[in-house]
Amino acid sequence: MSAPGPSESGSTTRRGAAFADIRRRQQATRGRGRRTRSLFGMMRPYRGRIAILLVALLVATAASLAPAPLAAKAVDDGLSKGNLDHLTVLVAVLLGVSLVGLVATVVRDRLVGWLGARLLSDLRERIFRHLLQMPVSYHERQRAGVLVSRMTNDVDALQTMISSSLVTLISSVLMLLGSIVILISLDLKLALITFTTIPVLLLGSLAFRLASVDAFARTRETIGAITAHLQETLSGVRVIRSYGREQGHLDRFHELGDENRRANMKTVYLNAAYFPAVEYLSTAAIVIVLLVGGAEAIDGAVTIGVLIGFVTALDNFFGPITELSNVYTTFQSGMAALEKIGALLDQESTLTDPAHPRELPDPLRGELRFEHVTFGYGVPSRGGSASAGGTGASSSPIVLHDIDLTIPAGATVALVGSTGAGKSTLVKLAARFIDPSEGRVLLDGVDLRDLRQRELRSRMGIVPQEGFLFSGTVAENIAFGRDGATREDVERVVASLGAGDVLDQLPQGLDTEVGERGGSLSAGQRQLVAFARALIAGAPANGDGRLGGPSILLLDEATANVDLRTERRIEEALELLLSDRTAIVIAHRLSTIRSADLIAVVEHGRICEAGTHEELLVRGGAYAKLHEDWQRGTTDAPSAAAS
Ligand SMILES: Nc1ncnc2c1ncn2[C@@H]1O[C@H](COP(=O)(O)OP(=O)(O)OP(=O)(O)O)[C@@H](O)[C@H]1O
Repeated sequence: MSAPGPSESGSTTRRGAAFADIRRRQQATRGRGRRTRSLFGMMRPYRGRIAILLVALLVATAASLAPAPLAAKAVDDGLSKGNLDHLTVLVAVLLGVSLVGLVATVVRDRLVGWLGARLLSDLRERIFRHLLQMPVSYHERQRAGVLVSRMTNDVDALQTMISSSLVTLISSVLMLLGSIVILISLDLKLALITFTTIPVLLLGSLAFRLASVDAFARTRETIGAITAHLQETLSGVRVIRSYGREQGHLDRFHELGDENRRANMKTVYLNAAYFPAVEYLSTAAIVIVLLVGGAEAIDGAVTIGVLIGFVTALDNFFGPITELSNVYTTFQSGMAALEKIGALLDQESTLTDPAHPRELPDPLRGELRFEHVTFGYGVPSRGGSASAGGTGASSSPIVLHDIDLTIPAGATVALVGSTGAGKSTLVKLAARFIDPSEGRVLLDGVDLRDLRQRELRSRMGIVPQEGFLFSGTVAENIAFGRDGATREDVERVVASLGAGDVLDQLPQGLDTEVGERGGSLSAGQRQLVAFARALIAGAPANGDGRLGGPSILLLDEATANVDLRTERRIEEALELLLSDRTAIVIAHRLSTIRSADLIAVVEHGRICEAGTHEELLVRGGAYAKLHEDWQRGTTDAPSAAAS
């Protein structure tokens, strides 16, 4: 046996690749059964209405099928025999049937519209709830615009599919089956001639389906990319302007638009080839039936009535086929959207509450302990749960190595160290935004993983460096810190922070609108609002003069430059915020660092030194070196050091 020549083996490989591609496309359409079932699962609460809808659909379809056999009867029994009574009765029946059909169609369309709108709002809510319960690390990785696109573009495509395509699909299939029965009962020979088109139609639609599946999926993806780019551009418009990068963003938008257009055009070309072909086939079949049927009618083998009825019924046979092809486009888009939404909902949270959560000790002392904690983004945590976040692509994914650190109840630990050392990661672990890959984080001796996340966080005040404010008033943003916080609570917290005079200067005081992301407040004002929001979290202040607030405070000090007076306010507010509670501060102010009960120097994911300011200076190690740099102003760590 001779070995295949290069061109022969090349064509075999190409053929193999082509078959593999067809298999892949077929599989791409296959997983849809599960998705469709989950969509039907969502319809379960509306069973009653769906049952009425199905009855209306059946009645409307039957009413559309009735004219063909009735016309055959009217011609053969009424017209041909000159029986006017018979003809009148048949015409009256026809009128009655079409009236019933009209009512059924109105009911059908109303119910399907109602169901589409209801299902889609349910689905939007489900996606929203899902996104809210996904861990913070998930949102750090995801592009918000793509998620927005799932909620808008994809949900819209699905709505179109449900409210128009699904009904057309069901009624067309019913119509097709009904007309097959009618055609056979009218004339078997003509019916068989008509059915020879079925294999051709089936093969054509299979080819269309395989050819278009990628294009439809690509359209959904590119729409997502466009929304993501738009969202990112709008969020970063200041940076774009500052660096004059408008053209770059415009070019990228153009590129993405082109990709979307190309994917779209592919579906357009396929549609343009497929639909006229179906039309042509139906016309050809009618012509053949007329030819054969006409010859039979001339020979007297069939009656004129049967021939007229048959040609009318042919319309009911090919009409649904054309309609099915027409809805195929929206159906494909809808299914591609369902696929994307399903994949989003399938992603499970890696941070779940335990089946049997433990209660926090009451009263909570607030001792936080890191016990042999090792962590890497993308490294599975204890118990084999999926990645704790991150890409995991790094060659050295371990970010924290065997951390042992105890923060006694009520103490403040200041974390210092160079950028990327792992300080924020430590804070994320304390809030259980991520789980350790090895080791434990304990609060009053209880592993954080044994607690309900909601209960844990209700005891915490968390102040990120860029405290995100929501559009609304200053007071509303502060009250956000605790469910049920009243106006009095807000005012008390602002007064106890000593922030009253700074916030009162705002045009409407606490009722000033902060704008999107707090854009109409200054950086210092935003910080004070973020402090007040953290202080209002946890227990409300009680009447004996003790300040309420969270038992644990996690704070990433902002480095924004503010005027001296606001800076003093912030320092005083901080002092108050930190007193009497356990706190981890990623410290940038020398004043905070100096007054901390414990300073931990983090370098390359390890705590290389820990002690008080004085102890560490005397030791003359890493901290002393950092301090020297700060004094000389060669590093930017405590920006307020100079002031
Ligand atoms: N979501 C993430 N996915 C993957 N890697 C991450 C993620 N967040 C942080 N890292 C990496 O983990 C390491 C520690 O980051 P971390 O944010 O804890 O440092 P940091 O000490 O707080 O730095 P900075 O002072 O600059 O805020 C860095 O190398 C960083 O690139």
